[in-house]
This record gives sequence, C-alpha cells and structure tokens, in this order.
Amino acid sequence: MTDTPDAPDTAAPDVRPGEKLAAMRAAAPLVQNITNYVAMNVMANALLAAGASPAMVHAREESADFAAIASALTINIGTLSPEWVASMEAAAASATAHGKPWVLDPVAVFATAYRAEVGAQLAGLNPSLIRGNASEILALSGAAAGGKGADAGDAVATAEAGARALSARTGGIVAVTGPVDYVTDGTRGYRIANGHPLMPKVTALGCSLTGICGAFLAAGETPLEDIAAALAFYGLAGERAAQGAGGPGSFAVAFIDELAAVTPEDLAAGARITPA
Ligand SMILES: Nc1ncnc2c1ncn2[C@@H]1O[C@H](COP(=O)(O)OP(=O)(O)O)[C@@H](O)[C@H]1O
Ligand SMILES: Cc1ncsc1CCOP(=O)(O)O
Ligand SMILES: [Mg+2]
Repeated sequence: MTDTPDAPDTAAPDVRPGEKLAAMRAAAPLVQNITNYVAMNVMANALLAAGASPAMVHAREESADFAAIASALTINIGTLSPEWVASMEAAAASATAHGKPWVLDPVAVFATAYRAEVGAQLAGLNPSLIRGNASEILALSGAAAGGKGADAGDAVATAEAGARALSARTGGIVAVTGPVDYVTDGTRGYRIANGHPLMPKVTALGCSLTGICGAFLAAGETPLEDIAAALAFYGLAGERAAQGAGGPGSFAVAFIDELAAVTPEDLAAGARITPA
C-alpha cells in the first residue's frame, strides 16, 4: 500500500487518476480552444473550475501564434465556417510543429458533406486525441452513423472497433463517450463507467470535456492513461452534481462546482476504469 491518492488495488492500477488530476491542477495549463459559439462560455467555465486556464482564440491572424504559446489546443467543428477552418488548420499545424498536444472534437461530423470533409481533413493532421460521441466516431471511421445533430444515436460499443481503426490511421488516441466511455491507442484501451444521464441533457458538456482532455494531455506523460483519468474525473463530477439536482438547469450549476470540488483522493476512490 502507498499513501498516494491512488491505491494500487484499482481495476486499472496503471492509470493513477488521482495523481493525474493533481498534476493537471499543479500545471494549470493554458488551453487554447477554437470552439463553437454554443460552447464558448460553458467550456471556459469548466476549464477554470477544473483548474486549467482557458483561452478562446480563433482568428486566422493569431491562431497559429497562440498555439505556439499554449500548452494544448482543442478544435471543435460545432459551428463551422470557411474562415474558421483555415484558422483551425493553421493552429493544428502550429501545435504539431511546437510539440503541443491538440484535440479534435468532430461535432455532428455525420450530418453534412461539409462537416464530413472538414472533419476528415482535420483528422488527417495528426490530432493527439479525437474525442466524440459514438455517432461521431463511427462516421469519422467511415461507418454509417445514426446521430441527430450534436446528439449521439449509437451505442459506444458499436464504435469501439472504428475507434481502434481511426487511432491506427491518425496515430493518436481516440475516445468515444456515452454511458460508458471507451478510449484507445489502437492497441490498448480502457472503459470508464463514471457519468450520469443528466450530462447529455446540458449542451456543450461534451465540448467542455474535450477541453478538459486537452488540459490532462498538457500536464501528462502517458496520453492513453491521461485521457482515461480525464474521463473518470469528468464523469465523477457529473455523478456528484446529480445528487440533489432538480433537473438539467440546477445540474449544470452543480457540475461546475463539482469540477472544482473533486479532489485527487475523491477521484482515486471514485474512478471506475477497467482495461478493455
Ligand atoms: N447516458 C449517460 N450516462 C452517463 N454519462 C453520460 C451519458 N451520456 C453521456 N455521458 C457523459 O457525458 C459526457 C459528454 O459525453 P457525450 O454526451 O457523449 O458528448 P457529446 O455531448 O459530445 O455528445 C461524458 O463524460 C460522458 O461520459
Ligand atoms: C447544440 C450545438 N449546435 C452546434 S454546436 C452545439 C453544441 C454541442 O455540444 P455537445 O457536443 O457538447 O453536446
Ligand atoms: Mg459533442
């Protein structure tokens, strides 16, 4: 036994989620987000509450320069336009050139030809992580998807093989979120059983999770385990926020509070991560 936040008798002892949360908070990483209009405020508050430092920076004139000074970059295609796509590509190239992790959130990539084209283009720029719901990961992997706009219509289990294939193709980690999350590096993987059904009832909580994943990658050294820890942390905050919430509105407020309140010790005790 040790007196560190992570007891060695968890189902996935290599992840050590409590230590990873502590490392993220100690680093308080600057995370640049090129995100959608819906998510901007929620995502920034989620990152601040969790202990990171968010900056929403999307102008073509500065996105690459900012990526060079940020500790991580996230790119979200939720409210696309051609000017933003140019900015996204420049920022992704800059992050890669400067050795900074970057995360792609392919919101509703299955919905239109434009989204499919931009999603594939960005996925081809070697994202460190792609984080999406099951329908988004299915579509990006080349399979048929049954989502409805930003909402998933497929089970996480149906997207696991596609996630592994996508990971092999991009060289990065792929995370599929839903009732039980799945994350893979193409070979190894974890399932994370934390979370609450109220989470998909509040807009932009998936987008905000993408930002949290960027923060954990910035502070971490083992990307697959960093993301397993980030997913468990986020889901545990959701479970705790749901206790006493009257519905999606009060849940949303309590969720931000819980992102700040969950301690490394809480996460070590409450993470439900198993190798997959
Ligand atoms: N039915 C559910 N039960 C528990 N947690 C869920 C459920 N659906 C989504 N989540 C959680 O909500 C968060 C956002 O995931 P998701 O809803 O899949 O993203 P998106 O909003 O991009 O579709 C994740 O932490 C995920 O684990
Ligand atoms: C509703 C909506 N429409 C375009 S982007 C967006 C937000 C999607 O957020 P999330 O994927 O986190 O549910
Ligand atoms: Mg989403």
